[in-house]
Amino acid sequence: MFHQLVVDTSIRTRRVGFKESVRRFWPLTRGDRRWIVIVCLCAIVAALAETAAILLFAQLTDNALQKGSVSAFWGPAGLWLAVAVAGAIVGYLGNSLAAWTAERFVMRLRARVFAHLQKLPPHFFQRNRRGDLVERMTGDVDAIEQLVVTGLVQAVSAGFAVLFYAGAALWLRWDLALATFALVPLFLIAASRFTGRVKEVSRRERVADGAITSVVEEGLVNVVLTQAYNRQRDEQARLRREARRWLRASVTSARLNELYGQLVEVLETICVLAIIGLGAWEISAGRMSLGQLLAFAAFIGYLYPPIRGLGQLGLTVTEATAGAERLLEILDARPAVTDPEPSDVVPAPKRAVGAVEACGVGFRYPGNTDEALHDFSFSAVPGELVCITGPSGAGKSTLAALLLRFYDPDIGSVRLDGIPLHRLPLAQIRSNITLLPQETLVLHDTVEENIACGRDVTHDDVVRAARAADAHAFITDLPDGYETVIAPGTSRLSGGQLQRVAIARAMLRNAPVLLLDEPTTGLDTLAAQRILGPLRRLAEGRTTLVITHDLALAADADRVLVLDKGRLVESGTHAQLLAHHGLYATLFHTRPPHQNGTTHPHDASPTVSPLTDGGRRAAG
Ligand SMILES: Nc1ncnc2c1ncn2[C@@H]1O[C@H](COP(=O)(O)OP(=O)(O)OP(=O)(O)O)[C@@H](O)[C@H]1O
Repeated sequence: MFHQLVVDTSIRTRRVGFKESVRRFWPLTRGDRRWIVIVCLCAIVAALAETAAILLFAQLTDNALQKGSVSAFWGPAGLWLAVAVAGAIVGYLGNSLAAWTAERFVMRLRARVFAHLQKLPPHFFQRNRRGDLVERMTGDVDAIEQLVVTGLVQAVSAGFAVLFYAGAALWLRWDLALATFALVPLFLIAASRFTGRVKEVSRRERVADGAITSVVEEGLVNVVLTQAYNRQRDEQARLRREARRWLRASVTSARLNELYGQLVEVLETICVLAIIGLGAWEISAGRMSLGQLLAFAAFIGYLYPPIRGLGQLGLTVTEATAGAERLLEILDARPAVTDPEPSDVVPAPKRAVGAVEACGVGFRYPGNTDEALHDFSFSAVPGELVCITGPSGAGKSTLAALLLRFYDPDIGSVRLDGIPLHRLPLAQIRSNITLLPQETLVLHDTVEENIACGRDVTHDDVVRAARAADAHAFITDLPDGYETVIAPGTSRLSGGQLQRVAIARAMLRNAPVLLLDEPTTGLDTLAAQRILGPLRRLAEGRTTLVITHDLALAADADRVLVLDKGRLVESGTHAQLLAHHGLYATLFHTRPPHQNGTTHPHDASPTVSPLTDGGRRAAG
């Protein structure tokens, strides 16, 4: 059903600046802001402790070391130790709290993006590679954390460290300090020179990361096909191509960071040499003590790491905004449908009766010029089985998507019990319609949980449903019976068995409307036959819509709707449509022989149809 790969523009890409990134993600720190403030305070106290330690060191040099006085040692030494211990405790608490806050932010951001992804319409996932989306959910989410929480804490910490060390250096010798500060702009120029380049490279690196995850993910999903078609080399070449792109970006990024680091070190050396030169001159002129010079040199030395840190932070932030761009692209993708405003909701019983109706529906997919459905109307009531058929691309799956309200029609309306779907809560619509897709949804869990699917039911309920779906026997043959764990892509169960698990799940769900999407496709004749009985029981008393190319199923329907190019071209019973000699008759006579258990086109008639069950018609 929702399987077409639509070649179209992928997620909207737009450049996002630093301010916008922070503005969009800062609200996610709500609830943790007081912790962020405490972390910043800890960082400030740690910088203060460092400043006090250096001043105490100067005092020790001048009073204890130079004068050789042991009595002058104890006071400042004790104080220094106390300051160091206090600094260590505050540093430990602050850093631990920072890690906790940062991880909570990551958790919250990931949950938010994931929740948003789950609201997006099917075409979004057809147009974007899964691997790339996974990369955004992991790598890019981490990058944003660097921007918002860690970045902020580092900026505050480095900012205050610079302030304290510079203040202390000025206090010791303002003239020397100013002479050294004159070199600071060199650091800023170096940082700004690198920023633009780093952003571009980071953007390329993140895109390449996404592409690699996509190739690996697709390779794993299609591994059987790859082996069957001997495509291993092609797949490896695909990975190599993406990996090369990543390598280039990644090496360039590392090279730029390294170049920046080395440049800053040379600048630092220039500054230190300048201080030693000036200091030697000052000491020889008797204007400065050795303790003062050492403390001064220490302050200037301590000043560089935070200044360098601020520059580096600029680069980190730049890299992070590339990640922010990619996450905002997801967050800005709008869901095709949303829940109605409470005032627009039409009150209706939780469980609908099940009458389904489409009135003059017209619909075109976002970005498409052609209508997928045009002026389409039909209705079905409980107990009725309506088969929807037609050539490929006729609009059958689109109708299913509209019934489940993945999209709203552009014109006309789709109704459940006479209420337009856009006036019912989404959860209510979907709890009243059971979709049985071609590929069974498998949860990585026990068979029992796969049938219960989160519903509050007893083991007996599950067994009853499994029996009705003809699944009990093969489930009890599994090594751990109902407790056997199965996973998506499992080979423990065949396609037909999985379909029966899905039917058992649908039995428990007990929704009044049943939407079957090609229920027999992919199954061999025998497997297809085996699910017909359970399907028949499932359809009993419900409004059943079957989307199918398998006209053996159509033969059994109360009514067949034939779609072509988005229009309803024929409607009637199998016999009426055959007699009409229109599109249905052509499709019927040109279908492959032996299709899903029917022997010859002309053998099929309403009396030998596979889904026919007198009891089921009682309500129809
Ligand atoms: N996500 C999408 N984005 C854009 N166009 C789409 C999308 N899905 C389907 N279409 C287009 O809408 C039209 C109807 O498609 P639909 O999938 O409903 O046909 P179908 O009858 O179910 O086909 P099939 O039997 O092959 O599954 C087609 O022209 C198709 O290309």
